[in-house]
Amino acid sequence: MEIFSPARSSDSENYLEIIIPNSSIPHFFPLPNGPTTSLSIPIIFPPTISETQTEDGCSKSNKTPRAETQLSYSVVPLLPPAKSQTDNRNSENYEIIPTDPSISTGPRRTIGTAIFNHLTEFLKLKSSNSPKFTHPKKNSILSFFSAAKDLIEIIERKQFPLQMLLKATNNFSEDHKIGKGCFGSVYRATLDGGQEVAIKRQGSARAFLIELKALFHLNHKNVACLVGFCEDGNEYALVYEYMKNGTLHDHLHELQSTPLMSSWTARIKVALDIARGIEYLHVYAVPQIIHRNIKTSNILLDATWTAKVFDFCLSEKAPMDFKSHHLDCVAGTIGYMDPEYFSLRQLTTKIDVYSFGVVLLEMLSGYKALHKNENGEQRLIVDFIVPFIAQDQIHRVLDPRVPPPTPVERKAVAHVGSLAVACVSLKGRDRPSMTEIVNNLMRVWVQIMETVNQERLVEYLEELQLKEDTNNCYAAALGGETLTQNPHLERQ
Ligand SMILES: Nc1ncnc2c1ncn2[C@@H]1O[C@H](COP(=O)(O)OP(=O)(O)OP(=O)(O)O)[C@@H](O)[C@H]1O
Repeated sequence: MEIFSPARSSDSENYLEIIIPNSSIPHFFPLPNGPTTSLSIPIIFPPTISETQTEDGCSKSNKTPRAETQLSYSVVPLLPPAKSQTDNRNSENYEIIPTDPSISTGPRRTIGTAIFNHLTEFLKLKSSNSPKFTHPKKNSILSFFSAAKDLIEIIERKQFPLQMLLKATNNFSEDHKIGKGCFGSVYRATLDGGQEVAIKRQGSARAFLIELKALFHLNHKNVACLVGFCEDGNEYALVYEYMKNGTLHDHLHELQSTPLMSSWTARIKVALDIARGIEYLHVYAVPQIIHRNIKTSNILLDATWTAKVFDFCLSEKAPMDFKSHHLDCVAGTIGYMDPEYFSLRQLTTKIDVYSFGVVLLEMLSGYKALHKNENGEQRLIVDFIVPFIAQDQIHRVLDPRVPPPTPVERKAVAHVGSLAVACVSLKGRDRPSMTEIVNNLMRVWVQIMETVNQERLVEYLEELQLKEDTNNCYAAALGGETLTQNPHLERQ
C-alpha cells in the first residue's frame, strides 16, 4: 500500500490519499476498473491555536476542525480578565479542553496542550520559512507524529519536579533570593549535576505560559537560555542559566566600579550583543517575537560579559499584518516605551528598536531612562540627551565615569549616538531595523577592534558565524579592503 500526501482532492490539506492494489480489496466491495483504487481519508490533527484564534487574538469558537476528530473541542477562557495594564494580555488567553466531561484537564494538561499547540504552529511556520524543512503534512502523517513525539520528549526533559527546585533553593528561602520582578521572585540555586541556575518563581500562570512559550524555541547566544520549567499545582517556575555578572542596569547604575563599564569599547561590544539578540527575535526566530520590554534591567551579562536579552513575560508573536493588528492595551516600562506604540497601539518590531535606542542613550550618558534633573523633576533621557547629540555635542553628555574616548572611540561613540537618535525617532518608519542597527554597530566595533587586536577581531567574527559576511563587513568598515586581501588578518 502506498501513501501519498497531499491528496489530489479539492480539500487536499485535510486528506491523505491512499492507493490500494485492487487485489487486496475484499471481494464484497464493488471493484472499480484498473489495477489500483484510490481512497481519500480525512487526517486527524489536533486543533491548533491559530484555528481557534480570531485576528484580534480573542477566543472564539473553532473553525470546523481540519478533519473529523474523535473528541470535540471547545475553547474557554483560561484566566479571568486582566486587572492591570501590563497584565492585560488579550492573546492566547484560552485553553483548549475536550468537551467530554470524562476527560480530566488539570493544569499540567493545560500547559502541555498549549505548548504542544504552540510547537505545532512553530513547525508550520518553520516549514513555510525554511526551504529545507518539509511540513509533515506534505510528507507523511507519520513524520508529523514523530516530530510531535520529539517535541513532547523535549518538553518532558525540560520539565523539572517541584521537589528538585525546593531542595535546590532550600524551600525558596530568602538566602537564595537574588531578585524580584513584577511577576515574582528569582532564586539562585545549584542543581544536582552542579549547574548553576536562576529560578524565576512566577506568581502569574499567564506570565509563566507566555514566557515559557516564547523561550521554548529560542536559541541564540544573546538570548537567555531556558534550562527548564516546573508546573505543579499553583507553582510555576522557569529555570534559567545563572548569569554571573547580573544585569546591565546594575553595572550602569548600581555598582561603584565595574571593569566592563569603564571602557567605551566594552560598552559598544555589549550594545552589539544586545542588538544581535533583538535582531534574532525579529528576524530569525520562528515565530518572530516582539519583546516589548527591552531595558537595561532585562539584559543579563554572563561570566564572559556576553550580554543576553531576557524577561519575555510581555513578549508577543509578531503579527502577520502589522497595520491591522491593534492591541487593546499597551505594555512596557515608562522611559523605554515607544510613544507611537503608546498612541497607535500597533504591534511592530519598531517598539523594540525605540527601547533599544533608550538603552544606547543610557550606555552613552550613564543617566537612567527616567531620572530626576537638578531641580528634582522627572526627566526622560530621550528629551534630555537627544538635543545634544543632534547638535554634535555628544561629548557634553558622555558618562564621566568612563575615561575620555580615544580618537577611534570618539568616532565610534559619535556614530553610536547618531544611531541612538535614529532609534528613538518619533515615527517607527524613520527608525532603522534591528539588522541595520547590527550592521552599523558591527562596523563601529570592527573599526575599534582593528586598532586594538586584529587576532581577536578575526576570532570574534568567526565566533559570530559571520564568515560569509565577514568580507563585506570588514570591507565596509575599512572602505573596500576585504578580509582575504588584508594580510594582517589572515589566520596563521
Ligand atoms: N538568569 C539570571 N541570572 C542571574 N540573575 C538573574 C537571572 N534572572 C533574573 N535575575 C535577577 O533577578 C532580578 C529579577 O528578575 P525578573 O526578570 O523577575 O524581574 P525584572 O526584569 O528585574 O523586573 P520586571 O519583571 O519588572 O521586568 C533581575 O533583575 C536579576 O537581578
